[in-house]
Amino acid sequence: MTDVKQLKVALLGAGTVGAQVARILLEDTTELTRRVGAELTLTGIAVRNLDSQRDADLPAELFTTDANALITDADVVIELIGGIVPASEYIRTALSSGAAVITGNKALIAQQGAELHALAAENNTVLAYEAAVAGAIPILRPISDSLGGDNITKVMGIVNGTTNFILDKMDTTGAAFDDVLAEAQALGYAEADPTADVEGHDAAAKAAILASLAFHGNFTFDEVHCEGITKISAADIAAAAQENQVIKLLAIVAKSDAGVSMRVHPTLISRDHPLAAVRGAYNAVFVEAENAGDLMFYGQGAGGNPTASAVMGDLVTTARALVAGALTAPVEANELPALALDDVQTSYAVTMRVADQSGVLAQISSLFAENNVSIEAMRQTAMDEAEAAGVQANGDKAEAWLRIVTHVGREADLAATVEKIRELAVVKEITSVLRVEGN
Ligand SMILES: NC(=O)C1=CN([C@@H]2O[C@H](COP(=O)(O)OP(=O)(O)OC[C@H]3O[C@@H](n4cnc5c(N)ncnc54)[C@H](O)[C@@H]3O)[C@@H](O)[C@H]2O)C=CC1
Ligand SMILES: N[C@@H](CC=O)C(=O)O
Ligand code: NA
Repeated sequence: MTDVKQLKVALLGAGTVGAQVARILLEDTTELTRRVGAELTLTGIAVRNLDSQRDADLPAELFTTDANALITDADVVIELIGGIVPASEYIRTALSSGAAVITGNKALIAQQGAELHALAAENNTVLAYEAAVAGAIPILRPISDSLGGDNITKVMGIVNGTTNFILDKMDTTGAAFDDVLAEAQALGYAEADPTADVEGHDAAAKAAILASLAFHGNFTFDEVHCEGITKISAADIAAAAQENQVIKLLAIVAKSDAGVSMRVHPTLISRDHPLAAVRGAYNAVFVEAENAGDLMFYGQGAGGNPTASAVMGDLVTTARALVAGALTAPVEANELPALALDDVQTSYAVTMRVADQSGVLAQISSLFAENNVSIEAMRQTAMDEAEAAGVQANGDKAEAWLRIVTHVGREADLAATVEKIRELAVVKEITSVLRVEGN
């Protein structure tokens, strides 16, 4: 190739993902040059500590602690340090100077995405973040581009590898929560602060990004209803198994005439549902579109190499656009409101310890009816039988274990029903309330 243009690439961060991006850039330079039509030159890697151990063997001379010097000289800045500060400042500096930005930082995009997109448009440059949602899975570009002419109505999926890894191991090996979390951290799946994973914040950030792109609006992390997996017990998992179900942390965003609902919570699904087969740190995302129908995307949702693949895809696409001088025009967002959780339609599985006496079921079922919630299934199990199945129980023969699954109803009605049941003297304890999908 003659007269090959050179594009200067600055990398911020050399952790789990950054180190693999640097490795691929250095190993595959010749092939990338051919694919892009320009030479991608890694000009430097900004880190906090020059002496830290890296996951890849990278030339020492590339490392610097002066991120700003790298940014101001770059055509493309890849931000992989994570967090809000200083990542936000670095990205703003880069976009303001006209550099394209690629990031995997869902926390930042879910908080400041609209402003950062506006800044990119003002400076006639690009902001890309395929790595931010579902790791290696190509999901953001398919939603924005391939389905850009369709009308997406719902996106639902497993978008956090760490929690799927934990729930899967708890289900299949009976391992304890803390041990499996430590394993997920060692494998590079978890966020720097794994609270973001287990409390559902990471999935909620991804839900806001998916909703913004699928429904052409501007939605933020704090508009997503978020429940994590920290309250899921071994007993919940055993109870689910008894019903041929598994518990998965799902992100569900849906559009109706009224607006957009966005939620993340542990969810019961049948073992026959395709999402039940998503194991380990794998992710899967279902998309429902008016004309395309149902689509499913599946792949590795976390880890250094899979996430680096998504970053490299953005880099190649961005570099090609820079070479062609053909950046995508900014899109005007619509004004769809974010809906309150109360208006969501879902179904519940409620499990409780109740007095084993006559009239109990009648009292409980009448509360469901009064609150406009229809019962789909009800199962009462003697305490010793429940205990034998690994389900939470206390062995008290005067009590029974009761599980009620409802038909789909309004979240506010379901929640009100549960509160009323809690007040009944015959109900000793509500041991879990889980939403159910795909019944
Ligand atoms: N690990 C994964 O599976 C995935 C991570 N991501 C996202 O990619 C980003 C990076 O994630 P990881 O590589 O896993 O994190 P990491 O914690 O392994 O790496 C971040 C690196 O950035 C460095 N750093 C932090 N502040 C810095 C600063 N001010 N200047 C220079 N370096 C700084 C840290 O020392 C660390 O080495 C995050 O936004 C994360 O949410 C996205 C998808 C998957
Ligand atoms: N911590 C995240 C990493 C990828 O986004 C996860 O576990 O999915
Ligand atoms: Na992705």
